[in-house]
Amino acid sequence: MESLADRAYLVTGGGTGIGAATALHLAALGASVTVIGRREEPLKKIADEVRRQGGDALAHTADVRDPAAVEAAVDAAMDRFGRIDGLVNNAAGNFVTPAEKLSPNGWRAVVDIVLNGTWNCTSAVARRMIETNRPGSIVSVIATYAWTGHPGTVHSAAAKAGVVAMTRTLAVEWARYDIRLNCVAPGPTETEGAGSALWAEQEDRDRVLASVPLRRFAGAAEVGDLIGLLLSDRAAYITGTTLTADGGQSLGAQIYGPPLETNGASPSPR
Ligand SMILES: CCCCCCCCC/C=C/C(=O)SCCNC(=O)CCNC(=O)[C@H](O)C(C)(C)COP(=O)(O)OP(=O)(O)OC[C@H]1O[C@@H](n2cnc3c(N)ncnc32)[C@H](O)[C@@H]1OP(=O)(O)O
Ligand SMILES: NC(=O)C1=CN([C@@H]2O[C@H](COP(=O)(O)OP(=O)(O)OC[C@H]3O[C@@H](n4cnc5c(N)ncnc54)[C@H](OP(=O)(O)O)[C@@H]3O)[C@@H](O)[C@H]2O)C=CC1
Repeated sequence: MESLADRAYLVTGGGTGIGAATALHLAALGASVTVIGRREEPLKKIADEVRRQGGDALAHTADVRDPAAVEAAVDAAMDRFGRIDGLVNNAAGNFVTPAEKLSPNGWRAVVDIVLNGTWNCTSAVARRMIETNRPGSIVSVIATYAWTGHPGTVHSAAAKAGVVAMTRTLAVEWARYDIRLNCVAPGPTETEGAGSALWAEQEDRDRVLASVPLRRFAGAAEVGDLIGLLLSDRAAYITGTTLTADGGQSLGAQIYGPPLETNGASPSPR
């Protein structure tokens, strides 16, 4: 595993779930991390955990929907670590609702966090990279329904698709600054946020599991590991792409052969 010593990264939504796992993974590789989110408590918990493990972390509260708050968070990270090598756009909001019942404000809340929030953070960080003449890597966490679509999550699917288009556009536009942009598309991942927003009932969990050929949820740590890979120099020639890690979910269920229920896989995340 490559060392990321001396590097400094920002992770939005870094206090919980995939973001927290990513922050801890980056810190374990020697990087400094700034974790950003609305609630102070989970951010402080992760920053304390990083410090307990001998790393350095900054917890900064900001709503990614607010460009001024994002600017302040990026300035605080620059002041503290003197450089920014990468950003993980991980903050998101989501809930399942029939599209015809979605209110204008419900649409706005999710699209603002996922699409506008990603732009606010991406543009603020890239400007610092360009000003300081440093290469960088930006990874956005999306979902496979950005291209398959998914009934019940029209706001999130539309916003994540926008993030894919933003990533591809900027990968070309900012290649001259050696700034790489990629996406990671995890399948259903065992986190508290997704658990309560998307599969609160056992029946929903069973339905989600039945849609995944590998028959298990992803673990937040294994997604964090893939994000770390795209941030690192091992991925120095990868830009404008999406790395899918969904246990085969977006390929669809099989029709022929033995029933998938008997494929023997363990349902626990790795
Ligand atoms: C199973 C398949 C998986 C299978 C698919 C598997 C792949 C999953 C891929 C993606 C997974 C994820 O993103 S998981 C990430 C999950 N994490 C989170 O969602 C954490 C953050 N969430 C939030 O902050 C909130 O949930 C969110 C609503 C988005 C934003 O909060 P705010 O405080 O800004 O907004 P609020 O004021 O509470 O609400 C704004 C409006 O949204 C409406 N609203 C809020 N919750 C609502 C709900 N459940 N149903 C209808 N409408 C809702 C409110 O009524 C408001 O509209 P009005 O009443 O009209 O004013
Ligand atoms: N879990 C899954 O199955 C899948 C998840 N994903 C994606 O992975 C990412 C992480 O999701 P997951 O870890 O499951 O969920 P979580 O709910 O744990 O993470 C979401 C994080 O975003 C933060 N956040 C939400 N809104 C804002 C905001 N306006 N400003 C700043 N921070 C905000 C939250 O903190 P706070 O509330 O304190 O602000 C929270 O830490 C998301 O992009 C999600 O769409 C993709 C596919 C599958």
